[in-house]
Amino acid sequence: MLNMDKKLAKREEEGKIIRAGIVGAGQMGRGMVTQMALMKGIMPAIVSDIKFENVINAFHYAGISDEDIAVAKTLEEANRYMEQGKYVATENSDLISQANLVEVAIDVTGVPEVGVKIAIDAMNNKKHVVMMDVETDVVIGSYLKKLGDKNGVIYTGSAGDEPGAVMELFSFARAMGMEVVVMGKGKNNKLDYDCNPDTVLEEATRRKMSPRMLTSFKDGTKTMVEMTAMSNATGFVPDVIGGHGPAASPKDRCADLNQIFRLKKDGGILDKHHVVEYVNGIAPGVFVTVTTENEEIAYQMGYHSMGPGPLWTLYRPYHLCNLETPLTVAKIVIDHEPTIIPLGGPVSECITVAKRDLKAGETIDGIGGYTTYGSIATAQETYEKGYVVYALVNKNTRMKCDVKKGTLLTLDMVDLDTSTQLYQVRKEQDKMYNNGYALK
Ligand SMILES: NC(=O)C1=CN([C@@H]2O[C@H](COP(=O)(O)OP(=O)(O)OC[C@H]3O[C@@H](n4cnc5c(N)ncnc54)[C@H](O)[C@@H]3O)[C@@H](O)[C@H]2O)C=CC1
Ligand SMILES: N[C@@H](CC=O)C(=O)O
Repeated sequence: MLNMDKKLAKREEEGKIIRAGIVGAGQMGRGMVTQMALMKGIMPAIVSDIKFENVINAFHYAGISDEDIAVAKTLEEANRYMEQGKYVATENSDLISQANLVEVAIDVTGVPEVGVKIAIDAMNNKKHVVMMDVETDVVIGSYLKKLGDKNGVIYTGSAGDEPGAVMELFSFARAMGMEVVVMGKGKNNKLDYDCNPDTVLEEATRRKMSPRMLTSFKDGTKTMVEMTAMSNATGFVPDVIGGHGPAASPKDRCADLNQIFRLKKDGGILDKHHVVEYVNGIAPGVFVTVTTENEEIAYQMGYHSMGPGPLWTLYRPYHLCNLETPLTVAKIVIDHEPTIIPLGGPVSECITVAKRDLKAGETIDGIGGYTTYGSIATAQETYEKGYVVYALVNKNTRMKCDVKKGTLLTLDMVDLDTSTQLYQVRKEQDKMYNNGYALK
């Protein structure tokens, strides 16, 4: 993001304010609105939420007064108010994809069945798209990237959340000619595979967050989703299904990771390198572990206090999630560059695990719910075994047989809801890459 402060200040001076449209003013959306309102050269010009009061609260938290906020119900109103320089509040997310002055649409709902529509409509209307909703990205990101290319706009994941934050380190290391062998993130929210929105309710209320979202963090789903996004953007894969999830000490994290991420034959935990991982004890940071075959560089790394090698870890001790997302918006409009995008077809998939024993005939639920959680597997093993791509599981999904807690669900075990746009787009994506995944 070098020089982005100057570039944004210049846009402000020239009156070329970047107008962003935001869908979802929940915990992340509202912080994003505030951060963007405080920045130069960019504004949260139109914000939508099905809970309308969330939009008004978001503008108020940002210090925007009622006289500068206009409520739009129609596209004509949204266009008119935006031309007047108002902050536009709406319940109708279609206006974000359609309003003339929106340059970049940001999905911050975390709901794949919502994200698919926002992204497709916005790009078909020649808006760039930032998918903070990484849950959507990992199921149809390859399709969306191609749709962006077709429309001459940029589709990208967001800076600030772990996948975008670690891509900065990945790109930094590779630009210097280093070999990255592991990329990953610290595990926030201690793992609790059995949790559900009821068991986390007190904590979620205290932390002012959605119980479903917190459930998806604690049961590991979000971490698996994030590793899948990293994998799809780099070609790195999980070493084993679900990753190893080792622990490192907060104090000696880099030194610990330099040992842990050796190959098994060298005393570490890994069967191979070029993998994605998560680590307990080092949150909220992200890291890449690098190596070199060159003895002089190995000596120089030691001299620069990075340790004796042959592995060294570059660690970023923070990721500011939503607060960094506006930088992705700026990077798209000013530098015409994405933050994190799938390389091509999926490299890994987020797959479905039974959270408890499930019975034939019962309906189950998806992300952040009561009956399932996500894991990560390579795309190849997902298609070979027929593992169920997690975001396709919704509350209309029915079990066709009994399974035990911990089972990796396969397509023959469930009746998926085939009526959703998400399901249909995912089928299109599988066709694009001819990967043999057997959706009906
Ligand atoms: N909460 C956190 O700590 C973090 C969340 N994220 C990601 O940010 C995204 C949002 O997460 P949160 O803000 O925590 O969720 P949230 O549940 O607090 O907010 C989502 C908002 O989207 C709104 N929404 C749902 N459907 C909609 C629709 N059709 N049209 C308009 N608005 C709609 C909801 O009413 C809600 O206000 C997710 O993708 C999540 O993974 C990323 C990093 C950290
Ligand atoms: N990445 C977090 C959740 C927020 O994004 C986690 O690992 O729990």
